[in-house]
Amino acid sequence: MVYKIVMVRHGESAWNKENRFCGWFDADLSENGVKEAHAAGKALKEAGYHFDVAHTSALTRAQITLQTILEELGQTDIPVHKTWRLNERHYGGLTGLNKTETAAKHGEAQVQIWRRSFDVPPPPLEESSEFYKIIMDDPRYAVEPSKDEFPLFESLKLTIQRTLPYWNDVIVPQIKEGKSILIAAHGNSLRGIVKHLDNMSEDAIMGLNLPTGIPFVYELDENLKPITSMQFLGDEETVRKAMEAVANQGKAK
Ligand SMILES: O=C(O)[C@@H](CO)OP(=O)(O)O
Repeated sequence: MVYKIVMVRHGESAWNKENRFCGWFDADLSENGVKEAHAAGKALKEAGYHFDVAHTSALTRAQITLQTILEELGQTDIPVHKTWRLNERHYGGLTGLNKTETAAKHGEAQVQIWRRSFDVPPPPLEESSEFYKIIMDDPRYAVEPSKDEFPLFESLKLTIQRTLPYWNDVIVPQIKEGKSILIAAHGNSLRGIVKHLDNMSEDAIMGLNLPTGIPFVYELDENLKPITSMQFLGDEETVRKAMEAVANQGKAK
């Protein structure tokens, strides 16, 4: 083994709890999500992790998860880089909608396509949406993304197109310098990185649902090819159930 990198999806958010499409809406962590972030930090501490640098998105739920983990580790003094490129995929016109209600209205198959297909995007966020200005005028995006890059919707494919340059240009050089790295991000931005690392097919990535708040580790060789993929710091049964729960969020019930 040459390199090791740890990633974690943020703890449960208030909108995960309400089962709403969230995307770029800046939902807070739920009470349970805060607990998950503490548990993630404790698990990493118990496993003896020490990080040199951390990366997170522009969104509060990922930043608070990271902060909580670093507090548990006693490592709040490491450099933390925040970037929109690690944001959740932009859920466009689905932002704010309840996933169960959307499945009841449009069918589970359509919701599954919107949630997990590789390249079918959700409908765009319309100017008339109550979330349009909240997201577009958010001062955290004052510098970037540029007007041209600012999405109104994203498929997983489009998400990968803006996440991978950050992985390649910023994270990979740090990995090669031997830095110990923690990434706290989102279900779909991390699915993009996982797809890239494991060279997963468009079909295979559709079946992957990442649980909230459970860190996972990659061990990479000198060419950054995985020696071990996605090893969760949690027992298998808990992880399996948490993944299944995420998959089931799109059911009509
Ligand atoms: O709503 C979202 O932004 C994401 C993650 O919470 O949902 P999904 O799992 O449906 O891609």
